[in-house]
Amino acid sequence: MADTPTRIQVGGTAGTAPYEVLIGRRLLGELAGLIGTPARPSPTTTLKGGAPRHGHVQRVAVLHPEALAETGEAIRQDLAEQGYDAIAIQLPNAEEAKTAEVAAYCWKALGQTGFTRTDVIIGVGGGATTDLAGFVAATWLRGVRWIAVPTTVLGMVDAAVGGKTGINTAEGKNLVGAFHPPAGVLCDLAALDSLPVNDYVSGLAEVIKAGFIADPEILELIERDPVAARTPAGPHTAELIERSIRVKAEVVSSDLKESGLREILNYGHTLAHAIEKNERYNWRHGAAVSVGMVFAAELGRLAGRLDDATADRHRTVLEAVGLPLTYRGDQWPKLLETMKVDKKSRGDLLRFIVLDGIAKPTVLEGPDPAVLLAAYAEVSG
Ligand SMILES: NC(=O)c1ccc[n+]([C@@H]2O[C@H](COP(=O)([O-])OP(=O)(O)OC[C@H]3O[C@@H](n4cnc5c(N)ncnc54)[C@H](O)[C@@H]3O)[C@@H](O)[C@H]2O)c1
Ligand SMILES: O=C(O)C(=O)C[C@@H](O)[C@H](O)[C@H](O)COP(=O)(O)O
Ligand SMILES: [Zn+2]
Repeated sequence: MADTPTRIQVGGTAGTAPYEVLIGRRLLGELAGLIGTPARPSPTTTLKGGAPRHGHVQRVAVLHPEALAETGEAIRQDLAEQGYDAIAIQLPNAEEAKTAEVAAYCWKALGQTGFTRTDVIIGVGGGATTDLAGFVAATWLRGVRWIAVPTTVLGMVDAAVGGKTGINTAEGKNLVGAFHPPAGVLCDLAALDSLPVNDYVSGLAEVIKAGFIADPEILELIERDPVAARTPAGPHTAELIERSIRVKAEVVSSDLKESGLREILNYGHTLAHAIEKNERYNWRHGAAVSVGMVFAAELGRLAGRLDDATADRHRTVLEAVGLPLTYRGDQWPKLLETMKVDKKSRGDLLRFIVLDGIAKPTVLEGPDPAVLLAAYAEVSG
C-alpha cells in the first residue's frame, strides 16, 4: 500500500497549466493516472486519481540513465501490462545525456515508434535525465506531454520542477532548451536509498540555495545535524525536500519564463556553470553550485550588500555537509569568459544574484571587474 503522498501544486496562473509534485513512497501507481487511459487497457487496469484527464494514450517512452536500467525496464513492463505500447530508451549517465546527439537518438527512437502528439514521455532519473527528457518532449512534434520521476535529491528539489529543459553545447551549459513544464512530478523518496553519497550531497547544494534565497528554516534544520542531513535516513529528509520544492514551486508559479523573480533560483549558478564547463562536466552540478554560492556571498559582501555573518554562514553550512568551497585560482580568465554567455547577461552586462540578507535575493549588475576578481580570490584554493 502506498502512503498518502504530499501534494504541491505548481503553476495554474497566468495561462500556465497547473500540475502537481507528489512526494512520498511507492508512488509509481500514480503514473497511469497522470499519463491517461491506455488506448487498449488491460482488463485489470484501474486509474488512480479519479477520472482520466486526457484522451486515450497509445505510446509511452520511458527515458532513463544506464544506472537505472532495471528501474526503467520495470516501469516500462508495468506500463505495458496496463495496455500502453511502452518503450524504454536508455541514456548515458549524468551530463553525457545532455547533448544534441543524445536528443537526436531519442528523436529517432520516437520516430521509429510512430510517437504522436497524444503520446507521453516519462523521464526517470536525476536532473540530467529529466532535463534531456523534458527537452525531447518539448521538441518532438513541437511539444508532447511528459512526466518527471526524479530519483536524486537535486532532481526532486529543483530540476524536475518548473519546466526548464535543455542540453549543453560546446560553448556552455544549458545553452539550448525550452520552457516546457511536466504534466506531473513523482518524487518517490525510496529512490534515494541507492544514490551514491556524493550525489546525495551534491543535491544538498540546491537545498541550501533554497534556504539562503527564501527559507532559512532549511538552513537551521541542516545546521542542527549536518551529518544526518547527508543521508536519506536522516530525520529531516522529507521536510528538507518538501520545503525546497515549495520554494521552487512558488517562484516558478509566478514567473515561469524567468522574466524577473525566477532569476533568484540562479543564485550561485553564474560561476557554477563556468566551473562545470571548465571541468568538462566531471564536477557534479551541486558541487559547482556550492563554490558558486560562496563566490556570490563574497561578491555580495564586497559590494556592501551582505553582512559578514551571513557571508560566513555559507562556508559553514556547505562545508558541514561536505560540499566544496574553493576552485582553482589560475582559471579566472577562462571562467570570466564563459560567464559572459550566462543567460542572465544582457549584451556585455554581467549580472549576478546576490543577497541583501537571508531570504533577500537581488540582482547585482555589472560589478567592477576588480570586485569580481577580489571575490574570486576568496574562493581560490
Ligand atoms: N531544469 C532545472 O531547473 C534544473 C535545476 C537544477 C539542476 N538541473 C540540472 O540537473 C543536472 C544535475 O542533476 P543531478 O545532480 O540529479 O545529477 P545526474 O542526473 O547527473 O545524476 C547523477 C548520477 O546519479 C545516477 N542516478 C540517478 N538516480 C539514481 C539513483 N536513484 N540511484 C543511483 N544512481 C542514480 C545518474 O545516472 C548519474 O550517474 C545538471 O545537468 C543540472 O544542470 C536542472
Ligand atoms: O529553475 C531555475 O530557474 C534555476 O535557475 C534552477 C537552477 O538550479 C538550475 O540549475 C537551472 O537549470 C539553471 O538554469 P539556467 O537557465 O541558468 O541554465
Ligand atoms: Zn542548479
